[in-house]
Amino acid sequence: MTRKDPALPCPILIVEDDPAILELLEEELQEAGHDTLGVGSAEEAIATLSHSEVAMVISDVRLPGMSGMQLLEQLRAEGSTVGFIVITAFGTIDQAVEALKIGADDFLTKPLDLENVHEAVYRVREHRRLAARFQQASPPGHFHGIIGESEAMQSLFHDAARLARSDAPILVLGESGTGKELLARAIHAESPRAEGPFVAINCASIPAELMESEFFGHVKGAFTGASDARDGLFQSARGGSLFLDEIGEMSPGLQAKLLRALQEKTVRPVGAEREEPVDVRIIAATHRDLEQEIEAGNFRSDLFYRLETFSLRIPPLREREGDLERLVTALIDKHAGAQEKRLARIEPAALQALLAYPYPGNVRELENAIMRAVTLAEAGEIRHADLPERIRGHAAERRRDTGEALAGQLVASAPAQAWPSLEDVEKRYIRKVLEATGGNKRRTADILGIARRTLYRRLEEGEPGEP
Ligand SMILES: Nc1ncnc2c1ncn2[C@@H]1O[C@H](COP(=O)(O)OP(=O)(O)OP(=O)(O)O)[C@@H](O)[C@H]1O
Repeated sequence: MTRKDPALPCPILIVEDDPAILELLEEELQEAGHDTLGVGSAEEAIATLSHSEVAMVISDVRLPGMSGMQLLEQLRAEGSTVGFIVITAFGTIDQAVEALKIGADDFLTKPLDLENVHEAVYRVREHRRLAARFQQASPPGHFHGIIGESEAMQSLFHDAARLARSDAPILVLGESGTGKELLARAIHAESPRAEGPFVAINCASIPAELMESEFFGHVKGAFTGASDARDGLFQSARGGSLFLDEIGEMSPGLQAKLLRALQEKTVRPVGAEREEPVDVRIIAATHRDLEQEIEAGNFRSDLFYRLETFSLRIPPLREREGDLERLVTALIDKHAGAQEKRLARIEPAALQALLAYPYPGNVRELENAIMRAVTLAEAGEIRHADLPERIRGHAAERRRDTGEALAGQLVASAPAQAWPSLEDVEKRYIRKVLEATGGNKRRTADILGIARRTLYRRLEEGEPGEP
């Protein structure tokens, strides 16, 4: 079979002491359009690598002198991330596992199956391409650590920066996990109050009876147990910003007092005779629809209109065209860094599943999935199996839905006695996916979840309806 992979930009270095195998590999890869460099020992490989750039290394394990494993170990110890395929003797699976553990990208067993050689070169090339993308994931298009290059996020950053300069209260709206607290912190950091404190409180977490004193403080003896005067959140945030998360959960009584604090810029601690001035900027947030809460009698309309004048809505992740890929790479970097793990690769199937999922829990759900995958990752690679079941399951379900829809169409358009056989449906489905991928057999096989060899076999078996 002739291979149509585009040639690699640099040669593939082959380390093999058996001249016949070396020649066979060189010939086969050159025929596929790649440049090759052949050497007979690990020592020669090291010399070659010191002056030439190579696309990847394919090395036998058993070599005269230094072994292929030692070569791999030395390269990884020096921090090299060059793609590495080891060739082990047939039946030495332990050796292959060992090689993957110390940083090999793939392995081949002898006697060599040339089809497998091409598959491995392709896989390693894909790994490298994704790894390179990781490394480029530096943070353009972010606002105080909030990642977002989409038009929607860029325009949000622009508005947030403008509003930050004023001292007006701000209302941040958005579904849970979209980054409302992150945006509140960014506004504070961008504002003239940046040097002052940023105090964050979740209104849903304070029991109703304690809310007033938590917010405004109390004087000594204000109630049983108030043995000393105590500052509230407003006093603690003096000169800075007070972030009120889940403002929709605030009791109506306290809403009235908050409105007064916003209008008069004064608060009255519990038990105090007089109001005292406070210098605080309020940033409130909610995932609720406050207008609905007003209708239901749970939220004061006067407070809503006061806050709503300067509101910012964070779009859900599924509406941020193009941000997901950047978030995936940046969050992998963040958690790999925090866990001191060196990750150079992500399995293509894992990346596909991460990019296909709709994230009802927004960035928080994505971040939790990535944190888990980074924790589970071994040998420098995030694997499909490291992702949560619902993310893996979603991609599989999408494939099944497309298949079922097609099978449904085939059945609906035929009288019962002419219903297609299962084999027929399968053949037509394969053709359909092949058409949809523009004839790309590799992508077709990936989508169908079968090996390329199986795909070739099925295609050779003929057209649907043919015997
Ligand atoms: N655009 C982003 N870039 C990087 N990290 C983000 C982004 N958006 C959210 N995150 C991360 O996602 C997590 C959730 O963010 P945050 O707590 O700000 O969301 P929220 O909208 O306030 O959630 P909730 O409504 O549940 O309180 C945090 O770990 C945050 O760092």
